[in-house]
Amino acid sequence: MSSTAPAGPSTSTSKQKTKSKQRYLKRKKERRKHRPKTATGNQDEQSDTDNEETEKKRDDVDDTIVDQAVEEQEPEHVTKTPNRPKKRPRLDEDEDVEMLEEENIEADEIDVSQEKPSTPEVLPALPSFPLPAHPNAPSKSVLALQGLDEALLGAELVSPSTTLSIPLGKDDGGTRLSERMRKRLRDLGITQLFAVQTALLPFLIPLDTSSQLYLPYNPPRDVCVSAPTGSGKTLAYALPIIELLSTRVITRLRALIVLPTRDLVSQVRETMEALCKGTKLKIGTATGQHSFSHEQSQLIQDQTSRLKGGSSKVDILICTPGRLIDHLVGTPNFTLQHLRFLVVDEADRLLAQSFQDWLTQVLAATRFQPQASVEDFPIPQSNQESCILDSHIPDGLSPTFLNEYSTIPSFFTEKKASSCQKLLFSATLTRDPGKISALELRDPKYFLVQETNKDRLEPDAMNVVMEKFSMPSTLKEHMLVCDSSQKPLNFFHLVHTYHIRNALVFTKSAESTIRLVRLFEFFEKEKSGRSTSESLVIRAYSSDLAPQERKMILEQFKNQKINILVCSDLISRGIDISHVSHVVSYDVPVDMRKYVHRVGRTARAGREGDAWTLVEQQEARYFKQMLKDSEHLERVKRLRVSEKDLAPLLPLYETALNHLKELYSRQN
Ligand SMILES: Nc1ncnc2c1ncn2[C@@H]1O[C@H](COP(=O)(O)OP(=O)(O)OP(=O)(O)O)[C@@H](O)[C@H]1O
Repeated sequence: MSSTAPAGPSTSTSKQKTKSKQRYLKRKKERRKHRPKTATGNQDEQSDTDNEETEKKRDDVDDTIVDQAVEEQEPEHVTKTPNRPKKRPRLDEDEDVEMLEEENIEADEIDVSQEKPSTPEVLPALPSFPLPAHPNAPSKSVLALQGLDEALLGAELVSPSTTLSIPLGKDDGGTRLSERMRKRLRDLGITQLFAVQTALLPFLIPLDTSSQLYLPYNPPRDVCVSAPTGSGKTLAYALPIIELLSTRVITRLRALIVLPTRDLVSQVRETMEALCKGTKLKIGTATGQHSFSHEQSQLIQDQTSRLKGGSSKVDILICTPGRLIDHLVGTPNFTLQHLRFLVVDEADRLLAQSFQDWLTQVLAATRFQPQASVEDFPIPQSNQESCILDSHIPDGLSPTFLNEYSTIPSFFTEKKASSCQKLLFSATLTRDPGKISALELRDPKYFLVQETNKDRLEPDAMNVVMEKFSMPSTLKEHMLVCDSSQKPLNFFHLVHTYHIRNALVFTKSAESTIRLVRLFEFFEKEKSGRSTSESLVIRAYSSDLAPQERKMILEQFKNQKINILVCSDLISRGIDISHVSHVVSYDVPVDMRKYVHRVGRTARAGREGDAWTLVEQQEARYFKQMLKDSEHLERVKRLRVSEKDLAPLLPLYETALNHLKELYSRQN
């Protein structure tokens, strides 16, 4: 080491016993001298020694602290400026306080010794308390779980790849399906159960299906199901309903299936009818498509008497909520007291629909209401003369209601629960605890069809809670970001490059639908005029069309007489058209739920399918964020189309645009 090397702490210690330190030691000595002695006598001698030793040790520590502090504060070469507050190096909390005391003493003393009254007094630095900090915010997932139904956390997870083969013969192969039903399914080309069905059938169909229609002492648990689009949810409820109701003797309204649109009602009716073939079960619908009196005559057997137990021509009613309320309020002998099943399909959509507070009314109708009198039900004018006023006869009451009518008090009269089992289904099940609680679910059991992520610590229900919806594995998703003025051209390019023949195209409004259809028709006309290729058939499907016209267009699309069907979100939910190979979101969907249902019109029942979203440049950020929030961004691949790709179609497109402009200017 050279002599110029800085002196280490051990060598400099003695030098650093500066004036202030000496003063400190002196004061400390005095403090010790004046400290009162508390301990007395022999016994206390030891403790005195102890005290002294402890005191000594403390002083040694004090000395070290002071030494260190002095060392840090008063390096040899720095002249001390007494009144300037210094930036102190960080010490332990105790050291910090001690040092401050020392600093104050020193400052006072030096001030006096220097006697410079003209110097403005600078207050010593305040103790540096830690800055206020926010408490650790709860994670998004913790927040999402708050107030959530416990049942959702204990949901049963079903892997989407689970299947169960449907055997013929005596052995049901664990499907719980009767021989008749298994044969029927085979006839319809269904040879195995899909994941959601493998879970639901054993839960809903008991081993012995007899005497399962009334369960007043052992009421069934309600069920909530979240499963991807096209995964077979309809059969998951249709099969148990038919199997259980097939044992009935008298026709009563025992199953009510509520759906959001007329189109879905007809679709589910078709499925139900196909499965009920060979049973005595009768199916009815109520959608408002026919006159009210026509519907009444289809649903009610006896409209002339007032029957407390009601009268029904159908075992299963499939309906929209609006028309259901109409019948509940205005159809004599229409009762829900015998319900064994209440299905709410597309549950999140229906629960968001507050039409006439339909859910509260339906739930109330399944329970006994003492104030409700059959006289409240109007008897149609035409039937009034022949009407028999037999309101005292508790005819055909359900056992639960019969109990309430009993006039003989008995110790043995037990309260009977309603046997109605609620079944909720959706590909985007609601996470809203408020909405779920409105359903008054009884000990609900959740089934979630989704892949397990073993790396995740969060509960499986988290996907539902955080709206991370499960998608069909056979679906390929793409997005194409383009300039808004080039969007139609990009769409035409995709249609012709990928030879699309069966596509559903979603737009944001009926007006947008019509404009796109017209432009495409002009484009196709130009194209076929210049080449030998056959032009594609494109049609609009909107709520503006009459019901009959809509039905016809849907049929033509199903029969592939129409290649491209353009619509708004009217048929984005539930519609099942197996051959749809492509779904195009011509306008971006407004939220993730809409996206899930739109793209779910393809890649159904294990088939392959493609979904494209055309995104205008200014929408790209929003759209990507929406996908990111649902942890879905990486599944949507970017599709790139260059100017060069579009160039061959550009002249046709420009001509088509001119035709459209002419058409609109003529109309205005
Ligand atoms: N086990 C099965 N084997 C073969 N096909 C089936 C089976 N179960 C259902 N399908 C068919 O799968 C298609 C989709 O079924 P379904 O309409 O019930 O789907 P979903 O889950 O209700 O879809 P979404 O959520 O879009 O309404 C239908 O064509 C149906 O006939």
